[in-house]
Parts: sequence; structure tokens; C-alpha cells
Amino acid sequence: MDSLLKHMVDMTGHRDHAMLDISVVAAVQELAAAAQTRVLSISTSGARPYLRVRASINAGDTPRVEDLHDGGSPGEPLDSYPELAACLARREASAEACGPGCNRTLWLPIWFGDKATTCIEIVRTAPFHAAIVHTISGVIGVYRNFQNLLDYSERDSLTGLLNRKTFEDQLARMLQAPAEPDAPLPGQPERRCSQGEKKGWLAVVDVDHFKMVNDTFGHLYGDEVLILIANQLQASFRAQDRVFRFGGEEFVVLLRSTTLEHARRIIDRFRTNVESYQFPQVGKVTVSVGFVSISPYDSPVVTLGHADQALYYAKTHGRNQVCHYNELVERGLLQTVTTNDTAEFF
Ligand SMILES: Nc1nc2c(ncn2[C@@H]2O[C@H](COP(=O)(O)OP(=O)(O)OP(=O)(O)O)[C@@H](O)[C@H]2O)c(=O)[nH]1
Repeated sequence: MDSLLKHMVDMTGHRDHAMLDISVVAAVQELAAAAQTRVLSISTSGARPYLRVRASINAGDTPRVEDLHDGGSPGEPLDSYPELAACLARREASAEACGPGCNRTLWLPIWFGDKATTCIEIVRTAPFHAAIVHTISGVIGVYRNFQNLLDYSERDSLTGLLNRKTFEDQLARMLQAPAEPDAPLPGQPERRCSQGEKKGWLAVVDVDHFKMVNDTFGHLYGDEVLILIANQLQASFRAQDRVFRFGGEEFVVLLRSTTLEHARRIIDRFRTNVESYQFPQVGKVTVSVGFVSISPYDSPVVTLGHADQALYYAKTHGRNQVCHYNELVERGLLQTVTTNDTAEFF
């Protein structure tokens, strides 16, 4: 019981998803005397469900977070785990399988309504008796509630996107992740990325003439436009990219390692998706975007400032377009003056 309480205290002391994952795998591993415990993300890419390991622990080892080393891959297809796939399809509480060497695997999906985006996987040689499953389910219940609380504090209440508070943390994580081969875009087959250096990218998206939408149709329709644009942002970028609402009609996207050409194509495809969408009652809405590569040598404030400058250029030169900061500088359309560690723009 002492050990259970210790794990509960540890788990509820975190304000960070990765640390919460670490503490749940450590708790479940010990309570189940498991050979291995993993936290799996369940996501879809191109309408196919995938599993990706977020945290894991093996017997005798310390727990580890896997997120930083996953590159752009969506993970393993769910089809490779037929028992879990059937459990998710039937919205069941657990699934079990017997693997090679008498290893038994127990999956406990974490349900929020009819959706499960996380699953705990436990592997051990001994059978999973009801008492053990009962105790582990209790721990996972606390984990689930805490995950929900963390999500709530990190998300914008109107659109459900990440809020500004989480931006610097996500940017730092992206800068730590090594460059990996490109994942396919949502709904598209895998293809080779074109030539060019792969980098992370930051894009600032702003709705054009949004004040006019509010003034003409009212704030409720304005809010609906923001929600629909947030949905388009989430559909247009990959699961490993990050989309934030910075407030008002401004959104920020962090794109994981890709080439300039690919980044421009993904961002411009989002812009054209918005342009061709028929917004209920409001009709046509467009967005302007400024984007820039991210680098560990620039502070988040400087990087955001560069993207904002490119956005401002897009706004003052016709709107409904995507502008790349470095290209504007190279073409002499934006000028930078470096003072101390920061840069100012004219
Ligand atoms: N409906 C709604 N409106 C918001 C929200 N947050 C900010 N706004 C409105 O967004 C509008 C932003 O207007 P401006 O900054 O003048 O920009 P704009 O009209 O989009 O013009 P450009 O950016 O120059 O194309 C203001 O009218 C704000 O009141 C929100 O959460 N919901």
C-alpha cells in the first residue's frame, strides 16, 4: 500500500505530460511486476490508425520518454495488434493476448467518451489476475483524470488548440528532436522529400479582415469561423506538428523537420483550403501567413518576431498569401539590423 501511495503522490505532483507518462509506467510496472510497460498514443494518419510509444520501462531499467526520438513517423499500424484493434472497435475496457515465450500482454485504453487516444500496455509472464487488474485500473483512473486536467490547462477553450502558455516548451522540444525522414501528409501516400536542408519551421497565421466578419455577422459567427479554421489547421498539418491559438484570430504552427519547399507547400495548401471553403453564412474567408525556420540560436521571441514581420508583409501586400521571412530579407524587401543579441526590422 505504501508503494501505491508513493506512486499516487508522484503522479499527481507533475504539471507536464511527459513526466506524468513516466510516473504512470513506473507505477504500473512495479504494481504488475511486469517485464515491460508502455504508454502508447493512438492516432490516425491518412485515415489509418497508428500506435506510437510515448514512454516505456523494461524490468530493471529506468523509465524513458520516447517522444523526442520519433521523428515524423506516425508509428506502428494498429492492425499489427489485432486484439487491441478489436477492443478499440468494440469500445471495450481491456484486451489481452498471449505472445511468444508465454508472455501475456494486457492493453488498457484510456477512454474519454467514445474516444481513446492513449493506451497502457503491460507485458508479464504471470497471468493478469482480477485483483491486479483492479489495482492497476485504479492507478490508470488517476492518471486519466490528471491527463485531462493537464490538457484542460494547455488548451484554448474555444478551438481546443494548444494555448500560448505551452508554446515555448513545445518549441524547445522540437529543437531537441533530431531530423528524421518525412512522414506522409495526412491522406497522402508516402513520398520522398525533395532536396534541401530539413529544419523546423514556425508559421504565424492571421485571419484577413476578421473584424469585418464580426461586424457584419456578429461574434457567434466570428467564433464559428475561428473553430472551422482551427479544424482546417489540424487537418492540414501532421500529428507531429503543433498548432496553437495565440489569441484573437492569430494562430501559430510549429512544423517538424522538413525542407523549405515542403514547408511552403504544406502551409500554402492550408491557405488554399481556407480560401476554397464555404463558411456557413459568412461565405469566403482568407488567411495570411508569415513563416521562418526555427533555430536553437534564436530565442522564441526573435523567431516569432521574424515570422510576424513576414506576416505583416503579407498583410500589407494584398493578404491571402504565404510569405517566407528569409526570402523577403534576401530580396531586400525586409531589412534586419542586429543590435546586441537581438535583431530589429524595418
Ligand atoms: N468572434 C471573435 N472575435 C474575436 C476574438 N478575438 C478577437 N476577435 C476580434 O478579431 C478582430 C481583429 O481585428 P483586427 O486586428 O483589426 O484585424 P482584421 O480585421 O482581421 O484585419 P487584418 O488582420 O488587417 O486583415 C477584432 O474585431 C476582435 O474583436 C474571438 O475570440 N472571437
